[in-house]
Amino acid sequence: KNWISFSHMSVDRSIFPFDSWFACEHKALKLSRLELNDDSSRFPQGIYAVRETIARFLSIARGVTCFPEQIVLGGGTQFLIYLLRNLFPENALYAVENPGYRRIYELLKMEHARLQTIPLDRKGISFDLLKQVNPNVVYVTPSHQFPSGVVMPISRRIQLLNWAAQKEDRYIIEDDYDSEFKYASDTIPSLQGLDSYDRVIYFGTFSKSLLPGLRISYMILPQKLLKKYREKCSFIMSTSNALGQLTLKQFIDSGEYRKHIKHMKQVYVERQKKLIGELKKRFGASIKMHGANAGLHFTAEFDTHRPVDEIMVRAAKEKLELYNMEPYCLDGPYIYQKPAFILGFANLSVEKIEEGVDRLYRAIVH
Ligand SMILES: Cc1ncc(COP(=O)(O)O)c(/C=N/[C@@H](CCC(=O)O)COc2ccccc2)c1O
Repeated sequence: KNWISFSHMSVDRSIFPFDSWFACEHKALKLSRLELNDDSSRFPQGIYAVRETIARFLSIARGVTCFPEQIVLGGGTQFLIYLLRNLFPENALYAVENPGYRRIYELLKMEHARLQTIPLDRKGISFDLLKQVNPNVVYVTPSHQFPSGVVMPISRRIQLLNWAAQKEDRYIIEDDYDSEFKYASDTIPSLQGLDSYDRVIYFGTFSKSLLPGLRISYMILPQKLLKKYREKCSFIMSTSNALGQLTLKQFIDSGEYRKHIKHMKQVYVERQKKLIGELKKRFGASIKMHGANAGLHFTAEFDTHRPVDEIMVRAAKEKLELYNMEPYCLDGPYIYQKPAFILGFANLSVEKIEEGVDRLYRAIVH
């Protein structure tokens, strides 16, 4: 039997519009012969015309207000965080959510940044604990907290923004990852769009809405940090390849991107509904699901005495690709009372859902 994947890290290539992508690439090559070989394409912040398109798209889709000059394109969120760190004082204190995105946590640790994790409550990062830790820079994923799936309500967003505005050297990194896929609540405006004190550094990526291999991510710097960036980092050349940037521009400008997101949403909503239905049918009251209001995964805790590691072994035997929460508990101890798993459906066709839940049942209950 073939593997079935509950992975939250892969995208379903079968729904990626390769034909229209290639048509945009062809058009980009034809139109942009100039940008491709003059040194503007190595421009540190990415090609200006591409940044114009992204700024326009973000103002409509996310209520983000920025000029193209404030956007820095890069080959991945981690590289941009690495660059950003050079704009803050060496001894700045960073805070990240726990459970949270290990790749940023490990990057900051590798850079010997002063680093503190902050637990979540049901509205996202705990505000009381944030005030206690009192960091200079706090990294949050408000659209669909990674990995728990909590959508940060407006009330918590306002609290964070007011907190950041109280002191000069406070910043919020808003990683708006997963913002394209909202199912329950209508789109909540980005922190960046609500921010009137220039305290939010907005991060976005095309890894989930297009392809992770594309490596086109971006950050939007508030004016003060943009000035510092230009003083300190303008010798660093762009890490995001020009052809990918120019193809992306065509893909967005032609309306293909908006069409693709709409199609992906329909496909994912159907899969998510079917998956949740099957899980409720099989596990009944012994499963508790969280974070299904958005994104391409949600989390589930199971009422079982079987330890996580044993479930992982049994899942592998069932050829079920399954991820638990352990890698995202950043400070070490497993912070879930019961075995908890990330259930992704981006790479799980509707036909395979019933069999997938069957295998999960055999891994956890049998
Ligand atoms: C919180 C968060 N912020 C940003 C990113 C994107 O980083 P970038 O690609 O460098 O811009 C990820 C990627 N998360 C990765 C999974 C989690 C992990 O890495 O363990 C990739 O996620 C997916 C990619 C495609 C389809 C579905 C999921 C992030 O989880």
